[in-house]
Amino acid sequence: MSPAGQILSTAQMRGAEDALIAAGVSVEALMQRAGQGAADWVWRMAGAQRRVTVLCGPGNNGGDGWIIAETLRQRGGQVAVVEAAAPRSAAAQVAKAGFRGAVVEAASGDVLVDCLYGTGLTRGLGESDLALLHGLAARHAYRIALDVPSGISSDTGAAWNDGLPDYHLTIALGAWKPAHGLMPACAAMGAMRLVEIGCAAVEGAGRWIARPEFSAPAPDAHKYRRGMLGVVAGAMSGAAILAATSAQGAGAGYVKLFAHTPVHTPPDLVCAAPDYSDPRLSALLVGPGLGRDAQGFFALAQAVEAGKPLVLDADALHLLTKGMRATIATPHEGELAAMEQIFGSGGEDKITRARALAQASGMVIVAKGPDTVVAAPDGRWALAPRASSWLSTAGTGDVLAGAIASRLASGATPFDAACQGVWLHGEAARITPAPFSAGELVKSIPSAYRACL
Ligand SMILES: NC(=O)C1=CN([C@@H]2O[C@H](COP(=O)(O)OP(=O)(O)OC[C@H]3O[C@@H](n4cnc5c(N)ncnc54)[C@H](O)[C@@H]3O)[C@@H](O)[C@H]2O)[C@@H](O)CC1
Ligand SMILES: [K+]
Repeated sequence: MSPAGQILSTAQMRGAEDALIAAGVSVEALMQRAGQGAADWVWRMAGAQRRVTVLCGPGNNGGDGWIIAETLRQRGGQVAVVEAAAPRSAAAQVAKAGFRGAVVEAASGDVLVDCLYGTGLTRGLGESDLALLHGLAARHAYRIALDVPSGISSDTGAAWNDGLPDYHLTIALGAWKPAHGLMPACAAMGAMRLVEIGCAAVEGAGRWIARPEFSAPAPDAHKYRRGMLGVVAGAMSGAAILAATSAQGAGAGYVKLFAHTPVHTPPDLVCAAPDYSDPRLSALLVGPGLGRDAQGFFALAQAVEAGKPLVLDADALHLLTKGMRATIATPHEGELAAMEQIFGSGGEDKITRARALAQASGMVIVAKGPDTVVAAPDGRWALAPRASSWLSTAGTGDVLAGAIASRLASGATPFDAACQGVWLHGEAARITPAPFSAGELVKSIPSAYRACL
């Protein structure tokens, strides 16, 4: 895996930095790389015309701040530092000693660079830190967070304090951190940029879900070879039809709706009574519109019994029992909690929860929401890039489940199928004019797919 897309916990980041130091790079040199790289981004925003205030805290995040300030000053920028606390580490002290500009008590200006705390924050900001941060945030129209906004947990994305400022830009240093993709932290980060400092790929790191690469069907392709997906319809067939339509656009060659009572479907969607004996059937999706009654449970049990690669969503996740085997599950928050009850897993943050549930259930877990996490039973995990908030409308989960099931039917491995489906869904939302309904969103799935060819 390329180190560029990796997402590192605080402990992994320290390990990556230690490896660089062991290879002969000094802490001061690393801080110079981080600070100067970040200064480039600040300079793009501020140039020589806009007044920049850098808020420096006691740790190495503050150390980076001193370097940013000096770099801007040397380029002719208007910059002042507010020193919240004296630097504690030797590297940060060296960085401060190198600053030749003005240190002020309080400042107003155009751009605030928040270097109060980074990944080293272990508890909430104290009263004076909080007052300083709030005051400066209010007096600067444009706010930049260095590495992570001060006051949030880098590993979990939780806010240690209420009412923290929001930012227009966040500059990640060395690697992305879980908070860059987790709520509530990521919602207040604005645009996000990464400054590389030379970290190598770290084993066990997460990654961002990136655009998949698909190819056109082989010249001798036929519908079955491209993957045949069965979507099980239940009490509310509209949801299953939506999922099936999504699946048709996401690559499967043949999508069939399985319903116990005939359902009116679009002309290109075949509806048949459930029959899972066809060996050409490469995957099944059950859950959207299934209902949570005995009939729903029967349909779920039948689908599980078929022994095919199986995607579970919505009602199926409430009806699930511990012994049932499936390949991928796509729970939203409420369904995630229900599954945790069933499998006895849990955790502090969404990544930990998804990974624990994946391990306990043996399924790839797509913990969906504004911060979607995909986790595999073997420990791999990935975060979705921030998706459109217009997705918060009924039926979009059916579109997601259909896209994931389609990729699974097409032959992708479960983890890849989940990531590919998440990407297609996010891209479809990006290109669909907002506000949109799930019916409008699903029409963009083929265009999203085209972007991967
Ligand atoms: N270690 C390295 O080699 C590099 C570190 N970098 C920077 O270093 C940062 C991490 O540095 P640190 O580990 O020093 O962490 P911070 O800069 O976040 O500062 C942590 C310091 O604040 C104290 N502290 C923690 N929570 C506090 C609270 N609520 N109130 C008051 N004090 C509190 C800690 O005891 C520690 O002294 C990264 O975010 C990044 O900006 C970069 O310069 C790249 C290189
Ligand atoms: K910060």
